[in-house]
Amino acid sequence: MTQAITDSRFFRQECYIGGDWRSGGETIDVVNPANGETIGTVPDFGRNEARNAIAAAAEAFPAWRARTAEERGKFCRAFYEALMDNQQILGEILTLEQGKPLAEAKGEIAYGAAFFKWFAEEAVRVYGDVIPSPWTDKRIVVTKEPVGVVCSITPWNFPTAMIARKAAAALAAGCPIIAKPASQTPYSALAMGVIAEDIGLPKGVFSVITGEAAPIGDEFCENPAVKKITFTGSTAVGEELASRAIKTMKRVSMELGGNAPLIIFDDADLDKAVEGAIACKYRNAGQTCVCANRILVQSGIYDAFAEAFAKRVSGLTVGDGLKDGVDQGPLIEEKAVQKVEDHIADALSKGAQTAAGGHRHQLGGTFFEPTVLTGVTPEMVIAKDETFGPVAPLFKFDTEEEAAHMANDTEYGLASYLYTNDLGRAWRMMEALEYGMVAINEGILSTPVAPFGGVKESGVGREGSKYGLEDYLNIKYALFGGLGK
Ligand SMILES: NC(=O)C1=CN([C@@H]2O[C@H](COP(=O)(O)OP(=O)(O)OC[C@H]3O[C@@H](n4cnc5c(N)ncnc54)[C@H](OP(=O)(O)O)[C@@H]3O)[C@@H](O)[C@H]2O)C=CC1
Ligand SMILES: O=C(O)CCCC(=O)O
Repeated sequence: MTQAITDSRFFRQECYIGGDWRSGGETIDVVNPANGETIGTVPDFGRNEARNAIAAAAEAFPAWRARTAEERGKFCRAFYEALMDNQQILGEILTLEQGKPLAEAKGEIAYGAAFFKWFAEEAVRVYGDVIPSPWTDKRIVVTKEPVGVVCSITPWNFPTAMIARKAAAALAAGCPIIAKPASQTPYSALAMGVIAEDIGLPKGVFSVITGEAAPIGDEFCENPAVKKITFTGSTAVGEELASRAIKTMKRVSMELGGNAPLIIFDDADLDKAVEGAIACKYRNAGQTCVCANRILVQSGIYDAFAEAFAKRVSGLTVGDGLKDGVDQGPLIEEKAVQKVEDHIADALSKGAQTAAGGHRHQLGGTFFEPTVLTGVTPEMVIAKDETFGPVAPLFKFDTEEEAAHMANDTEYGLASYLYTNDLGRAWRMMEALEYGMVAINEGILSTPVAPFGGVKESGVGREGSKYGLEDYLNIKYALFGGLGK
């Protein structure tokens, strides 16, 4: 099957810069996490090539912004259709390099495509304002303009969707964008370069550059032609990029780490809570910044939930994501498995128990058993650190106040979830949770039509929705004076 995927025209081992496919020099190996085999290589480009991509984007900007919003929307719509028309092969490329089950990978292609559809429709709704004037002979008008050249840096866990939700908004707003994907998963990004070429996006409007992160990031942050940096990834790298980008007052959007609580109250529907927790925790093997990192369960339902949840988790099938019937693929790399093992060992040494899994999977490599830990307490490392793996730690609480306190006891503030049938409690908790997103009686909250983003050290900015477009626009205030006769 691998051969058929790598023979596809969407599988490119060159970069798409300024409308040309470029290669040469050193290369980076890309590995299939399901078997450790090298899939292929991509260019190990650096500052020079990043500078070329930025120059091409800057050259393309005036004509791109000058197009009507409807024209730019048509390109976004064409991007959406091309992604959906090729969902199967794009999903296969994604699974091959990232590991997630093919059904999830195809779901990600549809999710990413939906951002292009949404922003195709939003492009024509970038309204300004007329502000009532305090003067009889002057008028105040507010218009919105594209910020300019955008550089994006994205992680390996959602190789298509993370680029899509940045690129769709940028293109709709009138900004050219350069995508630097994670080195572990460049092929999904390069496939988007093939689509950009197929749909006839003007040269330089959408480029993809692969290579060593630090020099490319340096050029993105320091080049004065770049007006915005948009990043999804670890908090450490995000903070570093933001602090450097601000030196030239670039706009930044930072979608960083999370430590999501999923809170289950005594009055919750047990079956729905179990299903929601499975979807929330084990999607992409727990390698998602909005995955439940801590499951807080009220004491009256704790044992019943733990038993039903552990039983369901034990039934999940682990394997190569390209095989049928697989629920959970491998972790991205050995370092990720070690982090999972460290979190489990620390919890067990401090009194937690294993209710399901707990070990490397018999398949070897980076496969890990879907795991449930009970008796977990706030002193354990897993309570503070993002595990980014298939481990569900179950904490116990008694009161609503205690749940809110435990949930907020973290420097992160991205996603949070709660299960209750008490409407008053749902509303009080929604207000009490210091998070950018709260899902009530649902385990998945992502959609292009809603604002995705965090507070505290989970970042700044929003992606998707009408708010996501604002992040790519500057406000201009115009005062029209001299109107008196
Ligand atoms: N919010 C989220 O969705 C994500 C959170 N994480 C969290 O981060 C942890 C580590 O994951 P990891 O993949 O290492 O995340 P990183 O933040 O290191 O990587 C994300 C992206 O940033 C790039 N990058 C890394 N260092 C620099 C730099 N100095 N300058 C510019 N770009 C840089 C990477 O490129 P390259 O691949 O070439 O190194 C990649 O494209 C995870 O365990 C998880 O906790 C990780 C991924 C996504
Ligand atoms: O940053 C991430 O981990 C990706 C979130 C996926 C989503 O949009 O739900």
